[in-house]
Amino acid sequence: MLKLTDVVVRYPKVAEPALDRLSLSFERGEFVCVLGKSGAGKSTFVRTINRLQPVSSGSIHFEGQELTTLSEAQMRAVRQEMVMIFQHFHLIPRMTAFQNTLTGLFGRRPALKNLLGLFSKEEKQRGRLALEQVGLERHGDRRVEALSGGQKQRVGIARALLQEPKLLLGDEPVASLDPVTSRHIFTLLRDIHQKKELLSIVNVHDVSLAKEFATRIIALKDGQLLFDGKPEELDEATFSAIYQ
Ligand SMILES: Nc1ncnc2c1ncn2[C@@H]1O[C@H](COP(=O)(O)OP(=O)(O)OP(=O)(O)O)[C@@H](O)[C@H]1O
Repeated sequence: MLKLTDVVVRYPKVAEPALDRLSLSFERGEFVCVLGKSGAGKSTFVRTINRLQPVSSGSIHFEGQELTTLSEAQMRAVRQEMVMIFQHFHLIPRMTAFQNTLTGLFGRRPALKNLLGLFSKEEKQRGRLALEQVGLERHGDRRVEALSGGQKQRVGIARALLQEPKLLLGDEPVASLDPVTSRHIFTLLRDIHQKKELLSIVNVHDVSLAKEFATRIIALKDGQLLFDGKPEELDEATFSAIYQ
């Protein structure tokens, strides 16, 4: 479903590549957690997949399509199939949870309708259902600036649900949340992942979350692949190598 071949990413004026000849394949249904110490390249990795970060060389195939050579307009269409959940939520603070959720539909609708905030009965119903799925049915009318961090991330997930993606990317989605809330968010992500049969690739600092929720763990070090395997294969020696 997703295949990276010899992907190199360099930032301007930085000698060492942030991603160094990464080759990886992923299939639908995998819940992949990406580990690595700070600066290892985790964020660059997930941002490269949806081309928020351009590649310096190498190729990325998604559903049989080579992404690195697509125009921005073509890429916008591909991004309908991909969704990103962010550490800092990327919501519109003054809008309600319901309004933020409905923005998940924007990519598939005419810009003018989005601008005017015109939604059909069916679209609104889908928005309410998405909020219900993340447990926020009673908070739809609240502005997101008044919600807790965990609730904000649930709105982020409801918005992602409306987009109906095939690929879910997470760039440290629980880094701003306490351990209990983090676990709730991961549980929710896994439920949705399974129900919708997604490919999910999520960066996470907390190794215990990765071990509990991932079907596959990859670890990066200095932009290179250090480990790729099942959670139970991540032993002490590998753990030390990742974080030393
Ligand atoms: N915009 C940028 N300009 C220059 N260098 C960058 C930029 N963004 C990241 N880097 C560098 O690329 C490397 C990988 O960074 P990246 O943010 O992908 O790591 P990370 O594993 O996500 O780290 P963290 O866990 O701290 O978020 C680091 O050396 C970082 O300093």
